[in-house]
Amino acid sequence: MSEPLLCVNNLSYQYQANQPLLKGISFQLDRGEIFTLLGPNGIGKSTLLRCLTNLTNPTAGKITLQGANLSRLSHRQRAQRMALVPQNYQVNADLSVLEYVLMGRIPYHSFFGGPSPDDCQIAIHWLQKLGIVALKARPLNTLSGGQMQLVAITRALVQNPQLLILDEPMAALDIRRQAQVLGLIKQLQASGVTIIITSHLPNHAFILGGKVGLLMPNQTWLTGLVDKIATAKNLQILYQTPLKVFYSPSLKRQICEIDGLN
Ligand SMILES: Nc1ncnc2c1ncn2[C@@H]1O[C@H](COP(=O)(O)OP(=O)(O)OP(=O)(O)O)[C@@H](O)[C@H]1O
Repeated sequence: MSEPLLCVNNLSYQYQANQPLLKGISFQLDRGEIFTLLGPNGIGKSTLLRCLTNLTNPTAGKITLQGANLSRLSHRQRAQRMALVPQNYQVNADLSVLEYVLMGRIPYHSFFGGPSPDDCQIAIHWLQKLGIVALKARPLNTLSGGQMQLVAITRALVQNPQLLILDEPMAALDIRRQAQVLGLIKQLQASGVTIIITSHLPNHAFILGGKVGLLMPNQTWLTGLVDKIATAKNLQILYQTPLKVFYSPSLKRQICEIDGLN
């Protein structure tokens, strides 16, 4: 058996002493798997993603990427293997969209090198794929929230990651753009990219399939196949809200809806 792409073993994290936020997080992902991380506001989803990208050091536990200890890889090695689309971007307003997207190619540059014609081609390819190539000359600070979200996804894709980590990538997108990004995630999965995504919509997990991780109250961690773990009972405990989960024969998947508002 080949080793998993990502292995997270008994990870814990706390910002303040004696105030554990994440506890006992374990899961592993192979090439081409999708993992949706669900949990209420403030439970620690973004913090876990920061640990998975080495931006934050876990208080305990171990993360390996292709068998190598994540914290021992160089910044460049990590950036050639994984890309993060963060929830909040701090952007340099002087950059154009294309210049910003091209920054995703920096892990492949030689020490003094700038973007090559190949880098530009890769950037244009993904801008076209995301349907935003018309924005390429626009200064970043003139973009709408949804446009900026698509640009941030594009920048991560030009990094050509084996592991793509997306923190609420559809929070600012209209339903057509959500469908586009969900479709793109499935295409990337089919080409062998492993994807970790957070969302506030359990339906995104049902659409994407694969595995889920639920950051439950009291630092309880549940993980496994989406249809087994994202049950009405677990999701109601997760969100402390009456919910229904039912199978839609026409959509051929589970649906989650708020219950009791009629
Ligand atoms: N730098 C920090 N110092 C102290 N506490 C922090 C810091 N960053 C985040 N927190 C706290 O840690 C908790 C988890 O935050 P995090 O952003 O990981 O949650 P989240 O699940 O991603 O939330 P949301 O769904 O609202 O984006 C929150 O209570 C947050 O206030």
